[in-house]
Amino acid sequence: MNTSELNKLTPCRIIIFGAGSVGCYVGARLLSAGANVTFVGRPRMRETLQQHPLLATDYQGFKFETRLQPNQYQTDAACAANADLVLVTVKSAATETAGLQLAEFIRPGTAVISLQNGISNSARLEKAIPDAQILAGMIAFNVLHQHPGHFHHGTEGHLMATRHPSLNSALPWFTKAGLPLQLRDDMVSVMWSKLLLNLNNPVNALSGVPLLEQLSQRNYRRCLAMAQDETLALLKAARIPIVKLTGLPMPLIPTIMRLPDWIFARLAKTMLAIDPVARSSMWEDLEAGRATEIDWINGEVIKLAHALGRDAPVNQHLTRLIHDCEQQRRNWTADELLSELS
Ligand SMILES: NC(=O)C1=CN([C@@H]2O[C@H](COP(=O)(O)OP(=O)(O)OC[C@H]3O[C@@H](n4cnc5c(N)ncnc54)[C@H](OP(=O)(O)O)[C@@H]3O)[C@@H](O)[C@H]2O)C=CC1
Ligand SMILES: CC(C)(CO)C(=O)C(=O)O
Repeated sequence: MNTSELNKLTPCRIIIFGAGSVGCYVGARLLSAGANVTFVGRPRMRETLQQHPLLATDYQGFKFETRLQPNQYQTDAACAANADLVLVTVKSAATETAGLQLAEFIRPGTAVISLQNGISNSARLEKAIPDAQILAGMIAFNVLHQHPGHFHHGTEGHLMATRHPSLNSALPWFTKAGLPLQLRDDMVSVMWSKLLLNLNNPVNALSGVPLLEQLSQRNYRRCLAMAQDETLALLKAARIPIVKLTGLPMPLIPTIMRLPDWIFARLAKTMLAIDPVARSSMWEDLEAGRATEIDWINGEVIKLAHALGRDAPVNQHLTRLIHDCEQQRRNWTADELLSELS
């Protein structure tokens, strides 16, 4: 897109529904491009953003800081009545409630992208808001709420959504924001491929250490590889193709995970950009004492296994460990976790 095209952007009112880590980061990037963005979220996040500037940074040196006007952060869905595009960024357990709140106000045909992990969120939104144009989306990178009001994008990866004409006016804003929205016709494959990466979320959350430190330990990677192997076999049986989302070739990921640390470190250097502070969103949930998304991540693998008349023992085991941790926090060393799952 050249400068004169960027100067002629069609106005587009964008609502971020569920403005936490992902929502505040994506919204801040869009604001940096001059887009019309309203955040909807909890009173405590509004207070944080009244006391602190909204700051978005990324691992490649991007930095944007702004002070939100009081009306730019709302705590109910009424502003969705004027939206041209809604980005839903609540955790999976909150999807139905978010959908029902939006359904009260949203105009028929409004584009709504589920920018969430898991497989079923867009279908669940469709049930709650049948009049809207619900589109599956994907955020393939990590965002950490690092300090009050400061949201940091710590790993490589893109934003993606189902190709649809209702996104035409919004697309250039994402491009201008430096966060292009990749349009795809294969979002089922994209979502399952992202889920293969998210199988690291419980391993990371159980480890209690940042992603880079966790992934640098072979026995944690072996735990992840076990969950991924089980999932890849089920996806093959269900004839769901997977697609490449990072520098790593997806079908080889479990093999790469099992490599000795020194070879993995060399390969990862060129294929996997992660900064030292990044952590999984599941770790953030455990840390905050919230229910995690385990039932919408590993739980989807268990559902797929059952639909095929099979079992998914590794994913089932990880799910149980995370539910135990939701009740009582505990950190697992790499050796402990590997022997527990083996
Ligand atoms: N963080 C990350 O690095 C990544 C996250 N994702 C996915 O993106 C999605 C969002 O994750 P993340 O941003 O980390 O989640 P957060 O919990 O940080 O943000 C969601 C926010 O929405 C709020 N919320 C929930 N329901 C409502 C509601 N009805 N009205 C207003 N606010 C509401 C939550 O408040 P409360 O907690 O009080 O309910 C919370 O503040 C998840 O599916 C996650 O898996 C994907 C890639 C990376
Ligand atoms: C980007 C990634 C995989 C980081 O773990 C994520 O999706 C998450 O934290 O939920």
